[in-house]
Amino acid sequence: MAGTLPPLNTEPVFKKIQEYYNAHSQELVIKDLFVKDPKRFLKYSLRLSTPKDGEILLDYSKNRVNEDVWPMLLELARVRRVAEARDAMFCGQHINITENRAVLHTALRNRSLDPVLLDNKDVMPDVRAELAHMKEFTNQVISGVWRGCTGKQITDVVNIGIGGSDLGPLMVTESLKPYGKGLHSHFVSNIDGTHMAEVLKKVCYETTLFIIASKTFTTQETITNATSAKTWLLEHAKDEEAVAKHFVALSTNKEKVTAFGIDSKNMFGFWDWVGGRYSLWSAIGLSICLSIGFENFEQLLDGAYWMDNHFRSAPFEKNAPVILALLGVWYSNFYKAETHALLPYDQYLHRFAAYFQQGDMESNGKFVSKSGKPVEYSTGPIVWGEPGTNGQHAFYQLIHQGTRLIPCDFIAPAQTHNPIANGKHHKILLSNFLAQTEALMAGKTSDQAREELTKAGLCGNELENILPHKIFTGNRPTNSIVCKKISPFTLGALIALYEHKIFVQGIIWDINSFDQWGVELGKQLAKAIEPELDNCDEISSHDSSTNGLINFIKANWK
Ligand SMILES: O=P(O)(O)OC[C@H]1O[C@@](O)(CO)[C@@H](O)[C@@H]1O
Repeated sequence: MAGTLPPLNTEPVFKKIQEYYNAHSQELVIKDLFVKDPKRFLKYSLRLSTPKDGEILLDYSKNRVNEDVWPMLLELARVRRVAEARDAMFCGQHINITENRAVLHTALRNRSLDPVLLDNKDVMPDVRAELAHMKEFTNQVISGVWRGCTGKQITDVVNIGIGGSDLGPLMVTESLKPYGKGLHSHFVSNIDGTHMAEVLKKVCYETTLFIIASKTFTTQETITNATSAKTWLLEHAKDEEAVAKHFVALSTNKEKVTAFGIDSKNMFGFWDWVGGRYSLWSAIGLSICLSIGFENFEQLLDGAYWMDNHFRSAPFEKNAPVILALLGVWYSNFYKAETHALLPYDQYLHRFAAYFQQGDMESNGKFVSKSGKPVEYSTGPIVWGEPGTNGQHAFYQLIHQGTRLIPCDFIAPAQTHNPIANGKHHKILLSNFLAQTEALMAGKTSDQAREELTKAGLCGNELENILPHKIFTGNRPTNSIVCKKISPFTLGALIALYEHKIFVQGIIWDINSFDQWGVELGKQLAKAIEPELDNCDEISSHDSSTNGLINFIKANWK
């Protein structure tokens, strides 16, 4: 498939940036950049005013960029035709070229009356109809109008799905727990029977609603888990009619849903132009609605829509997704950073990094460009992270004093939902949030460490021996994102911010961010191995390692 862009590393502006990097990267010491320019924070930060949820601050001043390289990076976005690609996505062009599909998760949160045309047909009537169906059902369940097979109200919702049919609903439900309406949410994704077994221990069949979430409705883990849940229900209810009261499906595949035994009126649909990892805004978000209520789900959509408009209208130098994307390209393609850490200082956001592991790595973990040729430069980073302050006691040692450059995004709300101990906890949390980016930037020089050790009473060899271990090189880049509070709106905006960052990077790297062929080979080989585990016969059909593993497992079955 012909790509429309030349290889990234052949772009003249890329070469200019490379030359600048080669000549000056050692001079880009963030601490010194702040000394040189007292207005640095003002120049390299963005404050976005939301309609009702306060401002969102993006502080990107603690990065290794200056007035020489930053304009070249912005030029790179222009040269790679990011604006044109963005517009192509929003207006329904089939930009997912290997599946010949549009990418229109943004239509799911289009809160205007404007049409969104896909192949000359406005998709918005269907989108709105599905939202109305979700709203009606959500209100019926939460109000108790919807009853189980014995006439009891639903108290527990079990979302059965994996990947984009799990990670988004789980992350959002966890992040917005303070907005919960009282139903207990459970998520089963892993084929490991433990996942389902542990949830079934906690719920009662009479008051449990199972949501089978699967875009394709063919994912083996999900269908197997759904079948086990259905068997469990029927063992208790002893009546096929119970399925209609305790199972609903979220999918694009009506035929498979019906074949599973779910009535199509209990199906919430979406479309192939919604990527799995971009689907929480669709019917896949039903478990979110049942957790926080439909009005709060609409607030989530509003926040994402607001960020969409920012992304579509702001000039690149004031465009948050573009800024984050360019900084990521700068560290990936020039500093050769391999990973990117997402560090939310908010316990409710504990699944935020996990969500964007799929969002980013399944989108941009590609080695072939749109032209079909292997790329000659790095593409998607390894994304990871844990909430602060827990990460500080786990892996910050490496971030501060390791040999690798790890760009980090720190995220924090100014206000907590739980101001216990008169706000003391949140004050300590924020102190750490603020101190970490300062420490990573400033570091600690040998002289500073020496002074501290001397003050502590060390001298001579004792001091000289420990001194090298107490030095912090600093100059470790971070972004800080601060919002007033984690609300449905601000969370929606935050998620869309990162979705669009990922999109921009994919365009710059000229890769297709919207397919995921890389997940197929493992599934294929698992299908071949599965029947080999049906008996105790010795296996020799694979390489000696796989044969050895299979035969060891079989030998340890009893
Ligand atoms: O929603 P579904 O069709 O069950 O797919 C689940 C997940 O499986 C994949 O790995 C694709 O096979 C992810 O892209 C997707 O989110």
